[in-house]
Amino acid sequence: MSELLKLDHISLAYDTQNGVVPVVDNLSLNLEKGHIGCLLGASGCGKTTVLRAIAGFEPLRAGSISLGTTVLSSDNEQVEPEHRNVGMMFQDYALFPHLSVEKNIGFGLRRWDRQRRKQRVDELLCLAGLEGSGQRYPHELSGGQQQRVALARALAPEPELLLLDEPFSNLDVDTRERLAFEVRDILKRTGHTAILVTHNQAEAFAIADRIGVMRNGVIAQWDTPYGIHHSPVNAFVADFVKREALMAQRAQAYLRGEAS
Ligand SMILES: Nc1ncnc2c1ncn2[C@@H]1O[C@H](COP(=O)(O)OP(=O)(O)OP(=O)(O)O)[C@@H](O)[C@H]1O
Repeated sequence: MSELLKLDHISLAYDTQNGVVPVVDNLSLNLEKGHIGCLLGASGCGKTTVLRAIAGFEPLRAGSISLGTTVLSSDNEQVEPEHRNVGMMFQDYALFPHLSVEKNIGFGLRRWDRQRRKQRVDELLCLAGLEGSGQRYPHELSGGQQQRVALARALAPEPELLLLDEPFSNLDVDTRERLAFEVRDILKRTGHTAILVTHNQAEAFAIADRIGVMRNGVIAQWDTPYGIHHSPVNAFVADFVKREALMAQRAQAYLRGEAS
């Protein structure tokens, strides 16, 4: 497989009333075509800022971002978000409430001819397990179904890269885990490349081929889930993995009424 997304020593910062606040420092990663990468880390470590930079909403202070052979962002290049061929899916679904499922999915295909658009929408309804739901409205669907509509809408124009920002965090725990596996299955079946950000380790391990454990704007380790789990590169990654596993165990025990 070949490399699709390349973040090469990128730095990001925000201009605030108190001056420039650095957020991401000298971060690099490579993601192969067809792979799902995940940025995993505590709130505020800079995950969403990296995603926004890939989408073209944040300028780089240093480094470059390329997709295939195209440089998207660098010192002298800044491709507009709408020309990046990148799809996005957010935690709040962002579906249009007044449009049917079919129209939501076909929203980005308005320039396609009617027959091709209908064919693509039908294909996506089927892929997302929503056959027969095309005429329904978002409020008539469960959270998990709404999120599958959002995924279908993001995939409709066949983006080269899909960005998922905490896509499951508004769902209950069971739906969240099931949907993470379903989304992985859909992306693998269609061969899409994606980057997901989350602070939830179970989600990251359920969906990703590569995980980047982040801390204070830096990737501490970019590796396979197996590598992160079995060969953490430093004490921070080891503690992070252990702490989350311990918290999950405690939560399970609490739910079973075994702990206070
Ligand atoms: N528009 C902004 N202006 C100034 N600072 C910002 C802005 N957006 C984010 N930040 C700061 O940048 C840092 C990184 O934010 P970011 O949203 O990337 O973190 P995150 O890891 O995605 O967190 P979360 O999991 O809570 O979404 C935080 O300290 C945040 O307060």
